[in-house]
Amino acid sequence: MTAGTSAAGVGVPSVEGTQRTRPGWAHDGRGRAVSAVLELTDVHKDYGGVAALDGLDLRVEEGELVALLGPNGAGKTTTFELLLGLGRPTRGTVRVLGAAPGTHRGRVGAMLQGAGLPEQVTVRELVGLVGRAYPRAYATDDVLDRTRLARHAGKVVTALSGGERQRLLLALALVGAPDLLLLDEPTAAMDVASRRAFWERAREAVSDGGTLLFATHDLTEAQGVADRVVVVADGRVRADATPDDLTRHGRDDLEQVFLTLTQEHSHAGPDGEDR
Ligand SMILES: Nc1ncnc2c1ncn2[C@@H]1O[C@H](COP(=O)(O)OP(=O)(O)OP(=O)(O)O)[C@@H](O)[C@H]1O
Repeated sequence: MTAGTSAAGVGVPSVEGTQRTRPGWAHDGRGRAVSAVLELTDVHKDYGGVAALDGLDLRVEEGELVALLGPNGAGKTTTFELLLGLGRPTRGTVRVLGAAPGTHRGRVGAMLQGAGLPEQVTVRELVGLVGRAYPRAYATDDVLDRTRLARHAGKVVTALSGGERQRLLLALALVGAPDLLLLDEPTAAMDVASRRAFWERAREAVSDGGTLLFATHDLTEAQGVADRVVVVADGRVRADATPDDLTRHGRDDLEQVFLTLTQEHSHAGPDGEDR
């Protein structure tokens, strides 16, 4: 399926000559790959005496939108770092798009917490510059339109508000037409309307077979956006289910389910302070 053709109805920018299907992978009857887009198997990551990940297992298939939930220090950012090849597991295996992390950089778009940006370039210059680093990139103006940044295109990065800056980070993650989008707490600084618009953009971007893994502390956001919610605490998966199954079809409150699953594993005491 060509991203440009399939995207026409949902307004995703066109990109010529690209295929979402992956040669050499098993495909189902509709030409979709059935191999995992990402897979972590019994992954451990130690930092000195701290076990950031302690036997984490996670598999995400093509086209899935998966939310990673967990208390502070659960291991979410560490998971993203390993998936991006920014660190290596102490033990266990990590595969992304069928290969070692970092092998297919051009097919993975990411937004990391606290990502730095050059300050004195304009929004348009930066999106164009990053796009040129990818083998198949969307047109800069298309990406600016889709992330509602067109009217800020001539501003330098330092002139952006917090929410606009977040949208710029999303634009940079999207411009390379990624098959896999990894977003670590992408909406943390956004107001309600910006969050809603952000998720519309992100969902559009993966609507033609792309895959999305995102971390959030906002349970409503996880419930509204994700097909599947993975709850992590102390470096392990504590639950992995659809939002509907986790809440027993709405009979339970997701916040209470989350607290029950994570409380005994949280680094924070009842008052929210680190122990
Ligand atoms: N470079 C590092 N050196 C030492 N410890 C680290 C390092 N990176 C992470 N850790 C520790 O690993 C654990 C997991 O951290 P991580 O950042 O993955 O958690 P998180 O789930 O993303 O948390 P948050 O929700 O607060 O962002 C924490 O205890 C953290 O202090």
